[in-house]
Amino acid sequence: VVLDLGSDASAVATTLAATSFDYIVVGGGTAGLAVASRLGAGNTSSNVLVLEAGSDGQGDPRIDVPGFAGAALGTSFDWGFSSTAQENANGRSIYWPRGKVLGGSSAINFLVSTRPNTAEHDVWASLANSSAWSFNSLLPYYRASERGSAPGPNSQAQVPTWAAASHGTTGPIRTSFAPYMAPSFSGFFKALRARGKPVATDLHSGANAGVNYAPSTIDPSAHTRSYSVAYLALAPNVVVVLNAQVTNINWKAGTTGDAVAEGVTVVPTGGGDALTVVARREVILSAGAVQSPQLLELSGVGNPAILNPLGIATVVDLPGVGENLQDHPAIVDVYRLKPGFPSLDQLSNASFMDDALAQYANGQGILTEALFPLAFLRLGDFLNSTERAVVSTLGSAANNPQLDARQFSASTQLYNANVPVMELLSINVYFGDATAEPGQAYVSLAGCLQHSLSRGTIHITSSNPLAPPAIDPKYLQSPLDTYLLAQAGRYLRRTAQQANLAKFVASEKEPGPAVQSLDDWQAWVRSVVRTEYHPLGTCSMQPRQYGGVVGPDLKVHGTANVRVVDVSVVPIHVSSHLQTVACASRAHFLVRHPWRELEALTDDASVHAHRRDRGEGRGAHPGRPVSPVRTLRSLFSPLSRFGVPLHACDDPPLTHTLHLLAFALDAP
Ligand SMILES: Cc1cc2nc3c(=O)[nH]c(=O)nc-3n(C[C@H](O)[C@H](O)[C@H](O)COP(=O)(O)OP(=O)(O)OC[C@H]3O[C@@H](n4cnc5c(N)ncnc54)[C@H](O)[C@@H]3O)c2cc1C
Repeated sequence: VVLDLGSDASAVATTLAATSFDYIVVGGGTAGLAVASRLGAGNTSSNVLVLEAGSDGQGDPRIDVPGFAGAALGTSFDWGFSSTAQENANGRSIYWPRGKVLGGSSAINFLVSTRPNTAEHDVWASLANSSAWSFNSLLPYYRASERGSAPGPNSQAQVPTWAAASHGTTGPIRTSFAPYMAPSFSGFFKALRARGKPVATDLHSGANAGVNYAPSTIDPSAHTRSYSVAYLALAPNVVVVLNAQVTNINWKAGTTGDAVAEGVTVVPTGGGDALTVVARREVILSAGAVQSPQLLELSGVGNPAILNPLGIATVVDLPGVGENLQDHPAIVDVYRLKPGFPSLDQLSNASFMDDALAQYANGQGILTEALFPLAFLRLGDFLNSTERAVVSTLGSAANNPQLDARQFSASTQLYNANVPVMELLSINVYFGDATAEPGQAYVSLAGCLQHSLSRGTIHITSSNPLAPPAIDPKYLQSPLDTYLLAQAGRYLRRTAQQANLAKFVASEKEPGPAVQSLDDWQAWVRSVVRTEYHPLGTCSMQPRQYGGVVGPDLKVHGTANVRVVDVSVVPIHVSSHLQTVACASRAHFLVRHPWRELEALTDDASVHAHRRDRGEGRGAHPGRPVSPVRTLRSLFSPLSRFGVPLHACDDPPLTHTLHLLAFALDAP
């Protein structure tokens, strides 16, 4: 059920007034549609409402056609944010696209599908004090979201290595490998192999160090983007309202203890008459890393020192909201291709475009392609021992006072665990910082820092909900970030000079021959650093006393029924693109079956004892006894909700079935 508040406010008002919603999901993006659809699936009543500020982009070629990825940036499908002036990046404001459309950023991104490294999830789990967020705990959820297709033949006869066991087979999001591969892509892959980089077996496996071809979120039968709107097919009963911008969470008056949300206020996007909508159970925020913290602050959840001067009364004193912003800062070297080698730049030529469209109609050619070859490099993969010693100095606590003790220790663990710190990728189009020369084809090589030590903020500066918040990623706050990006730029230049890639390259455009010494490279980094579009951490999953905003159950500290389910909860960055990250996939289990998930959520014995006392946990004897028959019956319902036969347990319920059995046997 899809309604539009922008074009038919009265129909929306009538429907909303006539329906009683258990859950209001704020933001119909990557995470929001996954959670809403899983919550709605199998229910006959329409008790899940999604409020999405953007419009519906389904069928728009700028979204659907893989080779047009990037064309939606700067359009009405993009919030088009900018950062504040960046002190360590020559005072520049940096463009920050975010999806403003059904499907959110999964509708406008570059379709790369990867998962984090196992060790990163384990550090995340330890920051959250819960093994529920380790890689192994989440793998079933990752797999449940995916329907992966093994690599087939492509135009460069390159064979990505692929481990079937790492992929899902029944999920809503299709992943596959495009039939077209740019010659420069295979040149980049071979150049890195020739430079001694290992092959990463599968970029979904948790062992991501090395070079490989990444799957893309492409439906291999239609050659179109597969993104989070695909979830809606699981639950046609979910009510989605487009062009609906939530401006506030409304709290129940007169409660003591944790704040209780009773619904939200929503306006047509950009302004208009406000409606209030009631949630009988929960308000679930999935407005993304920029706007989930913004909505909390607008609703009185945050640091009183920020809220009160803006005239916003504090509902929950939670200073971590909007803090701990982490991104993947990026630099891009650009090379001119020799004549005869194709790139997406040539789509500006009408006959090249006509030919590309004709091929695409047959499922072939340059428009079927998304980004392919990626390398995730550990320090030792691109630095010598002298350079690694510099890393220790620049990464010391003394040089990074912005990190609190927990974040410093977690970052150190990651650097010591030998996880990838730098991602390299090649892009088959001009992606530099100046302007492309007419008629010239390019290959751009990006270096993206995966474990930045800088920590930024996103905070409101006005009580006007339609005003964007101040985004301050504090790029290059850590001297280590500048150093590592400079070394990546150098490494990419040497890679472009390796014979396998050099045979396609006519000359270097950016940074150009004037940049030679380390100082030159670092100055250049300051002049060009930008985002890889991967912000997270602004509603961090950590204990409240350490600046956390949500617990491992994704519930906002100090609230009874508000959760955040998007990537803003990830407490420390990961070496991966983010659309896969499994917060949302797990969230619906937390919401729907909190009692099933309790045991997995914490390793802290005192919390178990507390929950037992409240009649919630395993071994508890609540006032209303658990009926083993009822429990066992409900054991099977989640599987049927997914339409998954019991033997095909490519799905989370298997693990949780075991929890549940233990729970049932323990019941009085
Ligand atoms: C240009 C770009 C390229 C990227 N490339 C890749 C890639 O190739 N691979 C990859 O894995 N990741 C990529 N990413 C990152 C990835 O897409 C995002 O990290 C991920 O999709 C974020 O999901 P989310 O659910 O947190 O937020 P989003 O998907 O952004 O969803 C947030 C939703 O909330 C809505 N919203 C916001 N405020 C309100 C409000 N007040 N009321 C109602 N609705 C609201 C928004 O309109 C949006 O639909 C890219 C991102 C961008 C922007």
